[in-house]
Amino acid sequence: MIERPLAVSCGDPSGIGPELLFRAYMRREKLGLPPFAILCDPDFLDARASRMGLAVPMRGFSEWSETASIFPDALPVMALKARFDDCPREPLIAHAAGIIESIDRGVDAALSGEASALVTLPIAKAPLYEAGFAFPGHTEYLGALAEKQTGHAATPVMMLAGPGLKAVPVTIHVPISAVPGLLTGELLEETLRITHQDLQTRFGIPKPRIAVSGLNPHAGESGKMGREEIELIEPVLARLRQEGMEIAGPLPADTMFHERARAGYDVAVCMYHDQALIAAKALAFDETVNVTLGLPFIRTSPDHGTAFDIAGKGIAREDSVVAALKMAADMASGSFSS
Ligand SMILES: NC(=O)C1=CN([C@@H]2O[C@H](COP(=O)(O)OP(=O)(O)OC[C@H]3O[C@@H](n4cnc5c(N)ncnc54)[C@H](O)[C@@H]3O)[C@@H](O)[C@H]2O)C=CC1
Ligand SMILES: NCC(=O)COP(=O)(O)O
Repeated sequence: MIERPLAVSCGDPSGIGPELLFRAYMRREKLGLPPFAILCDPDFLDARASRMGLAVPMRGFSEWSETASIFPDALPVMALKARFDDCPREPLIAHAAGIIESIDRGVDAALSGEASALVTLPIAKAPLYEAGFAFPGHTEYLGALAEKQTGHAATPVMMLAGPGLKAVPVTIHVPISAVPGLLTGELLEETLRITHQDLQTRFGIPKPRIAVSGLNPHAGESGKMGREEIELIEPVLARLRQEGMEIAGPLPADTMFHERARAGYDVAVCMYHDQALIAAKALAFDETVNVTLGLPFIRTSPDHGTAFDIAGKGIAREDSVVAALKMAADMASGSFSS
């Protein structure tokens, strides 16, 4: 049980995020959900709920301590300065400032301890870039905010966590052509150390078993299909094994995700975004959660995006949002460490 609520940033208001939170709220008792509150434009939320015929009680608050008494009867809403138009399926560049304000204020609440954790609803990257947002996604932005606000360096590590697989990409939102250049021994080592530490401290796995993929087909086939495995990955793994970490690899990425292979490790660390995320989403699209490791606060998110094609139609599934709320609460309460 968490003592303070989860802060939920609103994501792109033209996407499916808000309606999924409405549905989660309406099923809160049946699902045993922890208390949560959204940072958004209250008029927009009213408009979206009534457009969709959802009778969601909502009540404004200004102090996080008020949410405990509100949540049983109404979805607590902290009003943003920004205003949103209710236009499902039509992302607007004009919404960018409010989307970012919501994330910023959610981070403030999580860092100050007023909220137990931050759960982010999906953002669409392209409209934010057009508005001048300089970060590839939440993950990188949250790392920069953490660094700015605490004065300590933070390397955010993306992990997709589902019922049968935890998977970490070492390089994240970068063009595939840039991956080999960005993949350095330092980045790999830091990612492995953060993953190892956060699986221990946030997920209660005392001795994490880590499987590391190669970069090339067949993990390089002894150097005949690429040399990154020999020259870059193996030396890092050897060093960390000497420190006592349990690490297998570099493994061929195509054979490390089948069921028997997955039974042999707690987390797969992969070299680039699609190696990790295709496996995670193919196995459990509805249940998987995107969690950021390496931050001084807890952040989870559904694994899916804004799904503009179906926003406002009442057909989007709330499972991954529900899983993100539950995982954030479990991490905050230490439930994983039993
Ligand atoms: N955590 C975040 O903020 C994330 C944001 N994105 C962003 O979302 C935008 C759209 O990305 P896409 O690649 O189209 O991925 P998407 O996940 O938004 O949609 C992919 C497909 O899955 C379906 N889908 C997604 N979520 C669903 C749900 N809850 N229930 C039923 N069907 C669902 C969509 O209708 C679509 O057909 C992009 O701008 C991307 O950057 C993508 C992933 C995560
Ligand atoms: N593909 C995952 C994704 O786009 C989510 O990224 P982030 O916004 O959580 O950094």
